[in-house]
Amino acid sequence: MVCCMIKSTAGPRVLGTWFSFVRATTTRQRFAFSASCGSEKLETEIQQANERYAGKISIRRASDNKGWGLFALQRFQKGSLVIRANALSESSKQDSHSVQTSWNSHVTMDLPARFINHVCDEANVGIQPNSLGAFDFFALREISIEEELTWDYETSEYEISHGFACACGAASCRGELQGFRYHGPKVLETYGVKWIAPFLLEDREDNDDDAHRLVLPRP
Ligand SMILES: C[S@@+](CC[C@H](N)C(=O)[O-])C[C@H]1O[C@@H](n2cnc3c(N)ncnc32)[C@H](O)[C@@H]1O
Repeated sequence: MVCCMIKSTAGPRVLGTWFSFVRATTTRQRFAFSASCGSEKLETEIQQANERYAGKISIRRASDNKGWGLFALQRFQKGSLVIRANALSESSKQDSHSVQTSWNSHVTMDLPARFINHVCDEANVGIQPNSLGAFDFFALREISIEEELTWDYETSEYEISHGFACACGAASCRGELQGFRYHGPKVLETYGVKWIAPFLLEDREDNDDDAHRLVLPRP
């Protein structure tokens, strides 16, 4: 009806412009709608994780533009289990929020674990593989109330393809994260074999990676 009226009072050029406007507006609305659905889904996931870990851990905005981070709401003693993560999905490809669990698998963990930020030194949580296809996170030392939970990503990632400029602020900050392949000796020295993803301590199946063999601990 609107189109008919336009057609009768305006030429085909005006009609074309009208259709382009309608198409663009619809596309914009569709995009805005799906973006808001995505953020709503995340907000719900954050809220549910905060409820599950009420009194223990809180997901909040971290400092220095690091995005979300996890903060302790209670004291954790050295050696205690802080988070048991679940694998939500698995892929042969890495992304900014995946964690490497074997030479060929990168897992997306559930919240809150997925939001633990990285530090290059003195991480307060360390990983152990668990039966859920992800990792358990244990306190490497006593963690105080309000302290941010931090983990060293190079204890699980062999080669980091989505590197970021690290803002951990440690005196020995490695700058751009690259992975265990490049910083293995330093990471091993800092945390010890117990806190390194086990597959990183095994020889590679394809057996052609001398760089990796050099960082393997000697028996
Ligand atoms: C697994 S996510 C951690 C959660 C993330 N902060 C978020 O808001 O989604 C990893 C991403 O967090 C950010 N990040 C984690 N640790 C960081 C650090 N030490 N310095 C700067 N950015 C960091 C980087 O953008 C990185 O790609």
